[in-house]
Amino acid sequence: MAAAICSTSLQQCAPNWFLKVEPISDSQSRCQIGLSRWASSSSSSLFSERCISSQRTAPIVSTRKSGVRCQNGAGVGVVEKVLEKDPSTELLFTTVMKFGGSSVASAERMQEVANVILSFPLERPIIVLSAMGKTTNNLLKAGEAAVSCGAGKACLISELTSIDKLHRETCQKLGLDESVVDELLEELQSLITGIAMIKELTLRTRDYLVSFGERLSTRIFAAFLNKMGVKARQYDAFEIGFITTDDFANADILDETYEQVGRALLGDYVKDPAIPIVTGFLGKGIKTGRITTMGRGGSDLTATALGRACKLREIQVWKDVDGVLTCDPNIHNGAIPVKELTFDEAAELSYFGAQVLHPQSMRPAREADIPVRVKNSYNIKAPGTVIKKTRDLSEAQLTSIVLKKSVTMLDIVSLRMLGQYGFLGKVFSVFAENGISVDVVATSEVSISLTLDPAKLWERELIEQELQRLQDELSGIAMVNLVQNRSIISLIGNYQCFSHILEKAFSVMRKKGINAQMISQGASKANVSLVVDDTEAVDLVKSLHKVFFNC
Ligand SMILES: Nc1ncnc2c1ncn2[C@@H]1O[C@H](COP(=O)(O)OP(=O)(O)O)[C@@H](O)[C@H]1O
Ligand SMILES: N[C@@H](CC(=O)OP(=O)(O)O)C(=O)O
Repeated sequence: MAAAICSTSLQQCAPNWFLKVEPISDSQSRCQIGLSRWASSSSSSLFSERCISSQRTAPIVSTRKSGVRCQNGAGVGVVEKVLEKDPSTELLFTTVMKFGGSSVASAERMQEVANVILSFPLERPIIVLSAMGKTTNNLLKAGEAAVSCGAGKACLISELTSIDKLHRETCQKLGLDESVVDELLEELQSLITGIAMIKELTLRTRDYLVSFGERLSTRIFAAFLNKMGVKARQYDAFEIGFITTDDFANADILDETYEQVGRALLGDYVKDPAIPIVTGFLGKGIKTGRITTMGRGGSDLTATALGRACKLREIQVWKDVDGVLTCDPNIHNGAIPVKELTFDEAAELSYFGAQVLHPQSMRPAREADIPVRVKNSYNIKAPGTVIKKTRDLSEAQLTSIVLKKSVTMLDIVSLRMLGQYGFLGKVFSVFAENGISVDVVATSEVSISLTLDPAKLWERELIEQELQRLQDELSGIAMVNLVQNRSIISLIGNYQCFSHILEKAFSVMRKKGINAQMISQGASKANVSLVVDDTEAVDLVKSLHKVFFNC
């Protein structure tokens, strides 16, 4: 009987939809409807809403020509559409909400974040969390301390004690049993002792070490939501298909991630609906199978990747500021929120050092064309910043000013031993071999000026030996002049107005007697960068901000 029902409904449905019917007993069948729409003469929208969010399976009560009828708690309905074999993403989740370390720094903050989530009852979110407060920094410091302190003293490392205290106290304050974190905290203790014994901290071990931050925060938060009666399920990203390169500390998400993660989360939700609470920042190396991290601030990238994986309507990143601001508020307290940005502008801004977003985080959102909203978890009412494909540029000039300090600049002049192509190729191959990426470049036929981003691993400064090696390797083909303590000031905005923007900027610089040592426009054209001395930079940014934004 079940097979007969099944084939009838399959004929009625689009070929990529299926209705799975399992006999329970001779007289009863159960129909797995998953994401199906229900028709109900009285309250069809309410009925479909309930069915989608809470009821996956329903007994079939009858099959008629008009369709298969099933019953759930709200009554009897006709199955209009039934679920694709591979669970469809449609309507299961609506948004991803990522909360950074500052948003979940304490028990009080976690309560506040729960309130934020509950204040959007119409959303079906996926939640991404970073480690609580400064936990990532403390884990790194604890690891460094372990290398030199000796195994006997490992358990006394102050950062380890504060991590332990913070997570246990948070559990207590939220009314949770400490068993939520016991196992992980013990594992962390053993790891630190292990590092102290072998006196070595490789990048691979360091990624494993810092992973404890996100693994702890998500477990606490999921347990807290469950305690509040909001069903939530914790996920370690590296267990659900976040596949990355094996570049420990700076891994990149690989494309297979999207399908795997989408399938894992949606499949679970269809079986047993619960808000997913996912660790930000973490992945699994494709070859090594080990835990990787995606660079500091990598939880933003987790959020946008989830947005793409689950084809969501919107990606929200919740910070401790009212959105992306016209400049870093730590540099100039007159910074004001930017209403809208394009993906290009946001990518340039983050790449050139605005800490507010992870440099790679715009990629999945741009590829899937999903808007990203930057919001303030301390000020929910603030509209925040929307980042999307295009925006009205008719009124737009400068969007934001970004300062990157302590940059090293190289002037490389060809000895003319190679042709032009050979020269440029050789210079960049030396950088590639040394794992050093280049930020700003200006070239002529025989010379290159560039600033170096020391493939920044954990904010490590480019060390002297690396610079010396670079100079030695280039010395056969070029004269190299190395200048340190420079700053890059990036002007992000509407490229159609750049003549005007530069005119204004140079006028400010002329009045201050400051010379730009290098000027360069990025390929996306949303950015012009100027290189000046470190000593002049902060003051110049403040003056530029006053001229462009009147504050
Ligand atoms: N242009 C900018 N707009 C907003 N915030 C900025 C900007 N530049 C730097 N920041 C800094 O970025 C911080 C927010 O980013 P972050 O600390 O990464 O948040 P979270 O840890 O919550 O993800 C702000 O507190 C601010 O100090
Ligand atoms: N905890 C990681 C990842 C992260 O994204 O953090 P945050 O969202 O607080 O910037 C870090 O500190 O880098």
